[in-house]
Amino acid sequence: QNVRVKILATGGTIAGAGASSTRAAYKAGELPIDQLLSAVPDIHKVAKVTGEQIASIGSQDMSIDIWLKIAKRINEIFKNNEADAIVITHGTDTQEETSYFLRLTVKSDKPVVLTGSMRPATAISADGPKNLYDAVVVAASPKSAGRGVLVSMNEMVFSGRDVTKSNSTSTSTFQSADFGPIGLVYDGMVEYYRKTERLTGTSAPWDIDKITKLPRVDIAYMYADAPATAVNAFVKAKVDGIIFAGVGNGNMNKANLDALAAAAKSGIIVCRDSRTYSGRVTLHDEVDDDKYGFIVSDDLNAQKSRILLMLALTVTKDRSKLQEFFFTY
Ligand SMILES: NC(=O)CC[C@H](N)C(=O)O
Repeated sequence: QNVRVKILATGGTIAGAGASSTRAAYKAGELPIDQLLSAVPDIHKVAKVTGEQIASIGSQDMSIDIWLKIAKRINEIFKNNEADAIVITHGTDTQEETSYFLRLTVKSDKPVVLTGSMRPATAISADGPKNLYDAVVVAASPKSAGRGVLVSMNEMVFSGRDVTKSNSTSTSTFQSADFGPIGLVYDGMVEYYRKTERLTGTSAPWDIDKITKLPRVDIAYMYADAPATAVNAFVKAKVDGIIFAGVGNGNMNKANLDALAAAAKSGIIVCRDSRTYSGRVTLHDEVDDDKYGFIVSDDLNAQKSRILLMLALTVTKDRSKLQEFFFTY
């Protein structure tokens, strides 16, 4: 095989080791990439696979600094023609954030595929080796090019844009509630069934290679009788943007509406999102967005909206332009 697949390892359960094969308790991120690869010798029949350790963390510790490092490294690998495709091993907790961040910042149509596992390497029926093998199959396939950054888990391929971790422990945790998987992996082959329309980093106006720091965007959450304490604390911390995970179609009570309206008036970008698991947040539904100066997230969940807003704020502070980004990416 002459397709060159570079694996960038960041840690997660796929690199997790537990005390025994039957106990779920373990520590994430311990095993180096070479050890993960040695569990799947057949992987070298699929492609010319090499590994590179970027981090060794549980993905709850993923940071903007590491995101910048991964995105810049990927752009460099493709620019220098060091590989034809990339697989990233990653903890599952924030994998959906990293997949969207990279979708928006990688400047190549070549395949970039994230994977991970729910069971540590030491467990019975560990899902890591199979997921790693499948991810290399996906990355090595010419069919995977031009689809944006992908997530390959549990024999399904998702767009890095709309995939989300839907279950705290199940091996079928990765889902896209509105759109489902875009492809399926089986028997060492991948087949695709749909494309994601939204734009990727290849046409984005921000240049991640020149960015060293991102604007600060935080997330507040709505629930019955929620006080505005969180929103007010973010305003006090001088954030650049607030994603508000409202109820239903991005709704909030009066306490939070007043606080968010004041935040927007002071120049903070306020984006209405939803704590629901699926669907869109639409302009001018129950909330008069023009009156309060809010924008809406469309179908992105709060953690993904935060990423788009951080990147978009590096190029503009204009509300209508920012809103347009949410309908484009
Ligand atoms: N299944 C997992 O990967 C979870 C382990 C850890 N919390 C992480 O996200 O890296």
